[in-house]
Amino acid sequence: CCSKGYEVKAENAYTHYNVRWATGPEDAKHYTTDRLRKEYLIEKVFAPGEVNWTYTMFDRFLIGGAEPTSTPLKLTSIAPLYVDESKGNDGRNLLDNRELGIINVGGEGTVTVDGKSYSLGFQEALYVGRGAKDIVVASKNAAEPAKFYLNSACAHASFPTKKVTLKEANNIKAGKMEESNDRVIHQMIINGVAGVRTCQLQMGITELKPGSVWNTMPAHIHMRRMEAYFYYKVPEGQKILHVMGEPQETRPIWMNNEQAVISPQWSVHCAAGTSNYTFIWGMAGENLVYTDMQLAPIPTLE
Ligand SMILES: O=C[C@H](O)[C@@H](O)CC(=O)C(=O)O
Ligand SMILES: [Zn+2]
Repeated sequence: CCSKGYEVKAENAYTHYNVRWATGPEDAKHYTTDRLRKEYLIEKVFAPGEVNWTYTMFDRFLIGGAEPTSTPLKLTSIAPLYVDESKGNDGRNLLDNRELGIINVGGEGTVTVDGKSYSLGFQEALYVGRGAKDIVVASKNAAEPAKFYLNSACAHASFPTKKVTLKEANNIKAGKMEESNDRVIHQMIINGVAGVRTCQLQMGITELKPGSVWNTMPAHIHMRRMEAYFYYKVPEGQKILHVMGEPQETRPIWMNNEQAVISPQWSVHCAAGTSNYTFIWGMAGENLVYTDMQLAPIPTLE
């Protein structure tokens, strides 16, 4: 399950991880379909009773999923995050040097942070600040498990843990029906929204209206931030055609429901679906300026 070249210490039997190196556009434009998918696509986010992590070297971002069933799951650290025993314990707790964003895309669940419980329903979010030690996730009903989508970035300050609902979010209407991209961007874990403070992390949900299939159109890149998209509510039998690459060197990645994809700083990240769908975006990098992006106007795309 885990990348070669790392000492794999079994924190517990249910936590798995893989590491992705950072890649550049000069190489990526030569990738085959298979290589492109290996570098950027995250096929397994959720599995019953498991915590799955992908650790990308783009901004040291963690992308993961926790799906507790009958027993709660502890969000532990993973080996590439902590120092050798001889040098102390730094990184032994997942959030020793990090902040975490959680969005539930399954049934009712709870997240308990150092003894304090937060109930998270469908599409509710929780920000967990640096320094939290004990994080346990659980489902209310094992037959309808919670699915906690996870993003984590390095953090140098500790901000309070805070729940954010869709109502409290900054809800922005975007696109239009005539351009097949009528959608609402819910900014949830965003510095200053609903009293949340973050170091690097920004997360939210974008919902497309029926008949609208394009997200993030016109497309953009952001040189100062990486991003990851997680697609869900993709109906059975339907697919997402995610587009990545430099704006004049784009490549398609076909994706299934509940899969994620890494977007490097140099890459556009937009998609069309064979139906409407919803996705979670999460990003980290140099700043917290959501609008700090460079547009890739539609007529210029290649
Ligand atoms: O940098 C911002 C992110 O790519 C998303 O928030 C964009 C998005 O959800 C959309 O336009 O549909
Ligand atoms: Zn973006």
